[in-house]
Amino acid sequence: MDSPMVRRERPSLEASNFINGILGNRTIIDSRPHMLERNLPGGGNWVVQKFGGTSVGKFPVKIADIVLAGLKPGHRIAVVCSARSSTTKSEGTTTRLVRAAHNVLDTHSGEFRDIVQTIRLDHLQAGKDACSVWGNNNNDVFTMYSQNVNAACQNLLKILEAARFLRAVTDQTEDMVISVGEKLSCLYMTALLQARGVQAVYVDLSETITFEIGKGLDEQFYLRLGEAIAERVFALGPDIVPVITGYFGPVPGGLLKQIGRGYTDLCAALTAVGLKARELQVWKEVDGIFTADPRKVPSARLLDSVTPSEAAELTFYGSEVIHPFTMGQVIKASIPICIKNVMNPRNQGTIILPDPHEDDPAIPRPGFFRNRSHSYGLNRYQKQPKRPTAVTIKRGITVLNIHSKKRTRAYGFLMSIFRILEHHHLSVDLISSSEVHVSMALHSERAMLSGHGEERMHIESAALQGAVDDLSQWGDVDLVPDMAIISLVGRQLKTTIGISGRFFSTLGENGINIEMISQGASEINISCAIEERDADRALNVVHADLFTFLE
Ligand SMILES: Nc1ncnc2c1ncn2[C@@H]1O[C@H](COP(=O)(O)OP(=O)(O)O)[C@@H](O)[C@H]1O
Ligand SMILES: N[C@@H](CC(=O)OP(=O)(O)O)C(=O)O
Repeated sequence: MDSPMVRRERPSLEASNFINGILGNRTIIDSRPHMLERNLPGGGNWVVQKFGGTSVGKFPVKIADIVLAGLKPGHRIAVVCSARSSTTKSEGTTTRLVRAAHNVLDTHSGEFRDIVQTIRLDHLQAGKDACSVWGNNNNDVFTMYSQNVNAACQNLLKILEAARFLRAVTDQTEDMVISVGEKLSCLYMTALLQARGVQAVYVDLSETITFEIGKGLDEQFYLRLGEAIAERVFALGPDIVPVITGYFGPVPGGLLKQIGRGYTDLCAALTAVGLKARELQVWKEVDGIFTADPRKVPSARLLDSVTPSEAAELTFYGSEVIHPFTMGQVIKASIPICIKNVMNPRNQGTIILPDPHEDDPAIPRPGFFRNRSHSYGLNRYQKQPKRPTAVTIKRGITVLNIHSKKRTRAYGFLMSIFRILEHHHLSVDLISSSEVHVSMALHSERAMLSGHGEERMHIESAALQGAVDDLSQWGDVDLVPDMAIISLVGRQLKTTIGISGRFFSTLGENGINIEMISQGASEINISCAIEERDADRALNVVHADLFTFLE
């Protein structure tokens, strides 16, 4: 990025405080010329609001209030929703759909039909409740909604029956099945907004990718997709609130495998870039990004802002606040991302913005040789309080150790190990190695995609067993299950001398055993593997010790 284009100030300025009350006292001042002279179809000045599945499931009325509050003259709102979850994501529509897709191959079970029926009735009931809240004038809205829900579920059953007949669930099939979650959710939110008098229009993106996908899901693909989404939205004309499916179409290799759960964040990001939005708002059930998971650490503090790389590290290592792929496109387009709480919309939330210091041309860029961690930061950052940004935990980790049998240099050692792990869909979260010994913290991607409970454990252990069998040719293999990764994340870590020592000694002093350590690959992350049963305690002691001591 050439220069920090967005800065935050208080008190607010009239011109830019675009949804007073909802945004609280945060003000986005955007000095880019194109921001002031927007000449986009439909009037421009867009804000993209993305709502997660549990928010749609639990707080639909609050969502409608938030959308309504954003609809001020000259401002446009685009809504992006993911599939409804009435309790938690692991019990939500997407998880059920993935289960249905896997179930069709089990010829002794017709569970997938029950799943479709449950999803259908669930959405019909939710729609009925929502429309009735605003009186009897909404019969037409509900009739149309229920017809659409029934048609979508009928189509879903056809896809699943066809897959059962063919005895194959391809990536394409899985994509088509999960797409129904976002379709139903957006039909629901469209009906609800219409019942509230909003000119909402349902926008199904499942057939938006009509262009050639050149070299896979690269920069070019995302840019073209963003433009295609924007074209669809602009075609709706002025004053319409598009309600866009967070599912954006089948992709080579399958959406879940290529992007993973949480893909609707990415869709919202692409929509924001395509529309040249002034802000992307990601609405959740938490006030923003905290110094630690607020549900586990009562003293955790809300962070005013984090950098895109901090947000990505935090998400990857367990604080699933925003999908890590979301940041790249949006930040490159200088669009701020704001994480906010549907239950507490007046709270200003957390804004994700690049660190202006990191964009300072006076700071030598790493280039081929990375700067020594402390070499430029100390003076420049002296005035900022020195502490990590957040501490996070990733559970469900297995540490795998391989002690090589070979006593000669084996150049292919690591390559072969990674190939075997890839074959078994095991991804490496941390690694530490010597020439003859490798320790890796792993989780099973396939198990993660497949939901929860026994099914997940079964897939996970099958993948691990397969990998251990294949790896045995390279050496003695042992597994340490039930582990967690605890990570300290922060842009200031690289300039805070002694922070690693403090992190590890805090764990040690509290009797928390460290199984393996990884530091250095990312300058803003120090991680280690500990026993999962110590996870909550570790979070709390690290938070208590490290988030105040250097102020
Ligand atoms: N550092 C963190 N800051 C905020 N939330 C965090 C953090 N670490 C973990 N979390 C958890 O991430 C979740 C994200 O919010 P939520 O809206 O509930 O998720 P989802 O959109 O997946 O349903 C919360 O349950 C929160 O407890
Ligand atoms: N519905 C999808 C996509 C998604 O983005 O979900 P959420 O926004 O609720 O994290 C999933 O469950 O993965």
